[in-house]
Amino acid sequence: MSAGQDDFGLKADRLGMVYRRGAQETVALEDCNLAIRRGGWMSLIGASGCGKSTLLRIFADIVKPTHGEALLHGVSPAEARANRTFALVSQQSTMLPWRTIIDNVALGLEVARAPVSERRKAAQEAIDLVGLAGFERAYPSELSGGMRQRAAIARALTLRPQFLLMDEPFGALDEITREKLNFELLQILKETSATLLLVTHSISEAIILSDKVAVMTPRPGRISRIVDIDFGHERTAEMRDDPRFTAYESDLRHALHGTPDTRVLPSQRLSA
Ligand SMILES: Nc1ncnc2c1ncn2[C@@H]1O[C@H](COP(=O)(O)OP(=O)(O)OP(=O)(O)O)[C@@H](O)[C@H]1O
Repeated sequence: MSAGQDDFGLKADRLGMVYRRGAQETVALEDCNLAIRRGGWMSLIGASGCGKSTLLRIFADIVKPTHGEALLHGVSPAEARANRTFALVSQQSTMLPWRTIIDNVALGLEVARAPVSERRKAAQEAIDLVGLAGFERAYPSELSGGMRQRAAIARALTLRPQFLLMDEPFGALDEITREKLNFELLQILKETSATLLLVTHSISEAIILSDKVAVMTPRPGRISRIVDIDFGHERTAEMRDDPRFTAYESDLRHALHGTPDTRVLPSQRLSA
């Protein structure tokens, strides 16, 4: 492996995915290329059904691509799964209703057969990190939707993942809770140095949480555009008031709807 290759956190090389059921074929992905550096944050956006979740599920070793290669730190998703280097959080992340929050958060380590003392310690640390201290003994039904999603993130964090693979993790939440969790997640990413691959339907969420936003075309899903989000990793809610934010939003909206954007971005103007 060359030194340059080693810098990649996640890499998709000419990925393709054809689902087959009987005689029916669905070409979900075609020739998708992506690269995220270690510790980088990338979002995937695109119309419903364009293959975002498929791409994420390939990295999570839930489905195998029919073409090309996906790599996490230079190894296959299957190997990365065996090494527990990534954690997956989705919109439907479930909590077992008969278990307390701390026991739910510790579940990932329990499945991984970690010793009880390690599970408790890691679960408490993760609960503190996501701001759920005081709710350890509560049951999932006693928490709000946003708190349950924080618990799901805490459960993922107990595995100390190098990669967080997130599929619409805040999709079911109201706008205010969602934005609050976006900034909490940024804090967690900074503290853990994890690499992020996020699927979202929200353009503003993609900008807040990414260094790069990959725009996908409708089926077959291809990467049509990658927009660099030039805000660094010190982000606050005020970033929304930055003129660049509005320019990125407009740029991404045009990329999604296929119309060329002829405006000049503020960053381009500055560097001109
Ligand atoms: N297990 C499967 N078997 C057959 N076809 C599938 C399967 N999973 C997904 N597909 C098809 O692959 C295409 C891409 O689906 P995928 O869920 O990846 O899209 P998506 O961009 O995540 O959609 P959404 O934004 O609506 O969640 C769709 O046409 C879908 O019907």
